[in-house]
Amino acid sequence: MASGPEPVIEPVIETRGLTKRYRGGQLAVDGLDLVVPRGSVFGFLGPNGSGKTTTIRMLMGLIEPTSGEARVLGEPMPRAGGRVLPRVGALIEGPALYGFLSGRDNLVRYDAADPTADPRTRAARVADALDRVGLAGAAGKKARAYSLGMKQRLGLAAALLQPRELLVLDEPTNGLDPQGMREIRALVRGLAAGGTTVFLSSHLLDEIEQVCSHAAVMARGRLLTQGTVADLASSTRGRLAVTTPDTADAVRVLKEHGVNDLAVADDRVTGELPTGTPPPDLADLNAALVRADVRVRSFGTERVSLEDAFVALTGEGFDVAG
Ligand SMILES: Nc1ncnc2c1ncn2[C@@H]1O[C@H](COP(=O)(O)OP(=O)(O)OP(=O)(O)O)[C@@H](O)[C@H]1O
Repeated sequence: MASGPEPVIEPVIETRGLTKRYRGGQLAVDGLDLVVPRGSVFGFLGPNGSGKTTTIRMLMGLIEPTSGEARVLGEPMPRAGGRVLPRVGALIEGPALYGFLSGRDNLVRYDAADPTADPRTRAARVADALDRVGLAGAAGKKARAYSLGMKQRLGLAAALLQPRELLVLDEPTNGLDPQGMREIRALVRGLAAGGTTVFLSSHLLDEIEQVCSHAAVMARGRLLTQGTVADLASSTRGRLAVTTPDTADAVRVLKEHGVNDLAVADDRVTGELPTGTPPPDLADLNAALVRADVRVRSFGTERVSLEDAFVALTGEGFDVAG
């Protein structure tokens, strides 16, 4: 099949050397080069205090960078905020809600504050947004009676009143119970399936693995890595694991073939595959075991999680207590 060169699609978010030093001298974000592809669900991952919120506030034009550039939907921020922000839905640091108003009336207020929103179609827009976040049944309740998860969903509904190219969500599941987290994740997946690019920050690795196609990992204000979630996990190679009743022979053969850091637990032998280019062919290793009369019950590499990748990158655990 003949095909021309791939069209270059402009990233929805792109930063170069983005840096923020707060007045107190704290370097919160340090030379960030971030690229968020259109159509991705992009996880912005890092422990508490790693600079995620500061980055999001710069992207949304809420604070000025100390140096560097940020482009959102192809335009420079904060300069082009007036043109860019109407195309972006944002949920940052929890939604501002009026507790004495119903969920529906909170959205009516949000919609009325948007000069581009046609008042004649307001009721339909509000009903549709409530429906999309699963709050139609609770729309008449006062917002102060909402659970944290419902408040978070109402904030999302506000961001969804207008069609958006990009949604920016700062820790959207923070403080939610497991059911609330599942609901928000399902919502994010649905939005992404509808073509919206979603940029969400999180300090929860499994959350990123569950909903995101891409991720960037931050620590102490610096970007450690970014790419597809699959590539990030596979950049850290899993340990080789062999199950066999002949553990001693397996260890000997694997050692001869350059496998390091071998460990035996019951009938399971694990070890680090030798690094090198090209990497060793697992089929050859398996054949060597069989040739040496090692009876192999199972053979493969252990699954690597994003958490393993993070630990390998930083040399430290992923401290969520922060
Ligand atoms: N207004 C501010 N003035 C001074 N320092 C700040 C300010 N806001 C944040 N910081 C500091 O900048 C660093 C990065 O904070 P930031 O809130 O961006 O991190 P984060 O990854 O979003 O963490 P969290 O999830 O806890 O919000 C932290 O050391 C924080 O103490």
